[in-house]
Amino acid sequence: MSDGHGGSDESDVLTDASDAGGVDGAGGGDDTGDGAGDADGTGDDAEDGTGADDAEDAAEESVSLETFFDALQAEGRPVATAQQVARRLDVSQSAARAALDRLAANGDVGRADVESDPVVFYPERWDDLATRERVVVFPSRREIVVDRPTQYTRAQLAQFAHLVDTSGTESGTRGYLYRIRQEDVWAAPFDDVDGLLASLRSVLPTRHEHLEEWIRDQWKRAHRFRLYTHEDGYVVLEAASESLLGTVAEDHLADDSLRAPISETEAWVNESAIAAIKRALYEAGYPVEDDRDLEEGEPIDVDLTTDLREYQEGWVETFLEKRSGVYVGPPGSGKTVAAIGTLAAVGGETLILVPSRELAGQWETELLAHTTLNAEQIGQYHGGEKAIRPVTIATYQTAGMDRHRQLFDTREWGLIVYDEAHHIPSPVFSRSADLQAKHRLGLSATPVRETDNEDEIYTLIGPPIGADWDALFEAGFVQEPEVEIRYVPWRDDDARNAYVSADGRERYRLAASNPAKVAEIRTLLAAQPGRKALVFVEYLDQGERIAEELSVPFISGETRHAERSRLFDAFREGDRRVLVVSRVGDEGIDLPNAELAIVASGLGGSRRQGAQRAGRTMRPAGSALVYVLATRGSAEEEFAQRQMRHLAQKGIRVRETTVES
Ligand SMILES: Nc1ncnc2c1ncn2[C@@H]1O[C@H](COP(=O)(O)OP(=O)(O)OP(=O)(O)O)[C@@H](O)[C@H]1O
Repeated sequence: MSDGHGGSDESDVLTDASDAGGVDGAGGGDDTGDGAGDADGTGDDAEDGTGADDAEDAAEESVSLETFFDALQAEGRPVATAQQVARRLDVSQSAARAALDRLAANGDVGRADVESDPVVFYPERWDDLATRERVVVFPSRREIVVDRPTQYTRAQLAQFAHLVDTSGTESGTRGYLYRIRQEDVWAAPFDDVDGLLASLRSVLPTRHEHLEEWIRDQWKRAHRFRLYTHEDGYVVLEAASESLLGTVAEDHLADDSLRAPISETEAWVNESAIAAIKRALYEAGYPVEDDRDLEEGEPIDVDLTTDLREYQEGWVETFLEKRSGVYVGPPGSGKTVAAIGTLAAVGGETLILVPSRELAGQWETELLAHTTLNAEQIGQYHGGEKAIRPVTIATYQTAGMDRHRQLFDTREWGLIVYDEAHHIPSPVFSRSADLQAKHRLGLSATPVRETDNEDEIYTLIGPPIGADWDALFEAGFVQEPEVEIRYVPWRDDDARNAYVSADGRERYRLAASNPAKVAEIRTLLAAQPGRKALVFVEYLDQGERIAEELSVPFISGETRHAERSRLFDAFREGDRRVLVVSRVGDEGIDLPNAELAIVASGLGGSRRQGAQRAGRTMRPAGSALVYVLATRGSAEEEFAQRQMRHLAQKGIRVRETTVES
């Protein structure tokens, strides 16, 4: 990720400044304190000329159970004296005392007379406080922690902040940690920075000048360079000032990027360098606005026959506005259908790139199911079949080969769709650089990678759209899976000793294929009779052994295409309940009815893999359960936790259980 990259010098200065100002995030309580004085309607007319008694009455009335909670929250303590409440709510002490006595008489508030100290008050029902939203800001870290955020708050935050983590506790409270990164500000969907700041202020308890200043600065950065199509047809790079074009462009762009200046702030661009220019300026901290006229492609006659869901409509709208982007949603969240909706909205010839032949087939089926397109308008282009039609579905593998360059050139594609965008092989990436003049849509369930290709995806394809997974779970379209890490002991001392004395990859393999996992898989399957289950493995021999012990098929990269399809079909139809699957099953193959996933090994892999596996069961139908088996006392424990953290960051709750020997 690009948190600290390139040209963030100015923001660093700001960070230091706010640190020096003593607003350090470490003392969280301090930050909250500021916010709570603003309890509504308190004590406003105390000095009105209508008589002291009236004023006193009004002040007294303004102290309600609700505002008492505000005062406690502001104090950061479970009890408060009348004096503290009075100060927080800006009323006289006698009014506060009278109101609290009244609340105590109603039974809403309890009181304790502490010897030689003033009376303290506390709420009788803490639950009421526990269900309230609480927002804490750490301005210097640009972090916002929200307890029990409302739907409104989450929707606002999702527009300009990144959900880093959610933590569940036994009592069911949930803290959401958001961070505002530069790229979040750059990609925020507002017409101007004031819109963004209004949204920010609507969720934060108080104004944070440094934070706002930093956001303004980032916003400015994102609006300093612009590419547009000149009326004579060539592309122009425009900078906000002469010196910017001079210094930033000169320092960061390759010599042949700009052909010639056409004014003090504009230069004629070498079209073959456009992708490189965008990437270089992004890395320098100046994302480029791309206002070029995009090729629409030959128009196609297509209508949607399925109604998009509201959030899908939102994705498509954002896409059309930005003309490029990546739909980021968990498996089953309707990215494919939203992409088909986008295709219909763009209405131009479309090239869809997918990682496997199976997916090409599924795309064709989905296109036929959700649009008025007929089979003659859709072509598949891969090892098995090579038809270029108005809507063409090709595999990355074929599209990446030099001898298939014609695929990109024979038609005026108006839209290019990259399915499983985190999977794009580099030859296709470099070819995509030549395709900058099209609408580009990526789809990804898991944009996080161990390598930092995320930037590459977002600069070459477009900004993420729809990354607020939690809201999706809440809307009920995707089921939040239960994820459980089960720590399985070694079968016996011999197995443990073999692990301890091995090293490197062998050690990792021993932990992964701990034979005790087989018994655990059996137990889990037996506990969920009738549920369709996929068991994922890393090693072929382990897969074979588990399959043999359970008397079920094992599907790996070595399984022939036809056989694989046959088994998957049987699984879909419900004729098979359990399949053991090696890595091939991770992506690109649709297993719609999996209700239970058991990850037996593969924990050394990337976070992306963890999310894909867990994601396999995040389907709208059936209940969703994911078990991750990790060998106790091995490096797998840590791997499991790391992978699952990724899920936790997406708002998914993870449980841990230790299996007894
Ligand atoms: N607007 C809609 N109306 C009705 N059904 C929908 C709609 N959107 C999606 N679905 C259905 O929900 C399921 C999942 O949708 P889709 O395949 O688009 O998800 P996805 O995010 O692309 O999943 P994956 O990442 O696994 O490919 C499909 O069965 C699809 O037909």
